[in-house]
Amino acid sequence: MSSGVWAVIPAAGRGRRFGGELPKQYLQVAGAPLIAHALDAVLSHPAVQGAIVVIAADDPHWPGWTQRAGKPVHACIGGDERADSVLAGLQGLPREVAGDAWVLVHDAARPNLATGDLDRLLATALASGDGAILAAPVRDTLKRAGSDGAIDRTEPREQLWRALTPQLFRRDVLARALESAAAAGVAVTDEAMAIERVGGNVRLVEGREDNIKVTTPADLALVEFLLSRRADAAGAATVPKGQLAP
Ligand SMILES: Nc1ccn([C@@H]2O[C@H](COP(=O)(O)OP(=O)(O)OP(=O)(O)O)[C@@H](O)[C@H]2O)c(=O)n1
Ligand SMILES: C[C@](O)(CO)[C@H](O)COP(=O)(O)O
Repeated sequence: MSSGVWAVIPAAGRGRRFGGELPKQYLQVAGAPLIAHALDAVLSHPAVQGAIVVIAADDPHWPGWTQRAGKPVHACIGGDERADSVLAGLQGLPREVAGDAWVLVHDAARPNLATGDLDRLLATALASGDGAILAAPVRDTLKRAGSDGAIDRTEPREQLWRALTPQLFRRDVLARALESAAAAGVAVTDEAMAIERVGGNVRLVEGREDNIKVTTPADLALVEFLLSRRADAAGAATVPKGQLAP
């Protein structure tokens, strides 16, 4: 029976808000497609045993990876909505992955996940037994728009957080919650919403604000900078002391 954590990587989106022909998860940034950065960020963690990538039925761009970072990579077909794709990924995990195994869901469009954040997410869930998500406290003042496009009112921002990914839950608990939401016709935009809906407890783990989801072209320049800086830092770290990087 598999005891490690498995990753479900939803990557079946069309990138409509981003635009362009190539789905954003395949855009090359800092020498690799966004999906590769996201996949490697989770697979490089010692607690993560493997991943299943959820792709669109007609996706001609999927490279067909069967392993990365020395770990198994599976693939399956997603659905019309992100929640459908996540459920397909849970159902497509290898048979040996137990029903009570911890599974993390991480967007292919979030390439800049920090190892330390993943460490703390895993530690929080394993210590509490509850599901947990990375999230960032809201730092801006929030306005609710009126029907005329002007400000209707300012929303109190205390206790408000922006949900990020990964989101970590036990496989069967999450699958049942997603199936319940779908059966009720409730559109859930993240895994935690499905769990909340059925009364589950979900811990908030503060994550880095630079764990951004590439959604529009404006996000790309920032992600390019972040990933290039990360690659430089990794390169510098592998140069023996006293020598200059090539
Ligand atoms: N039916 C879907 C929709 C989205 N996703 C994935 O969920 C993640 C977050 O979704 P989002 O940023 O909304 O991506 P898209 O749906 O591609 O973007 P858009 O809504 O602009 O089309 C992405 O990695 C995307 O590939 C998915 O697996 N299946
Ligand atoms: C899951 C998520 O990334 C958490 O913020 C977000 O809900 C995805 O939303 P999207 O519209 O599917 O990108």
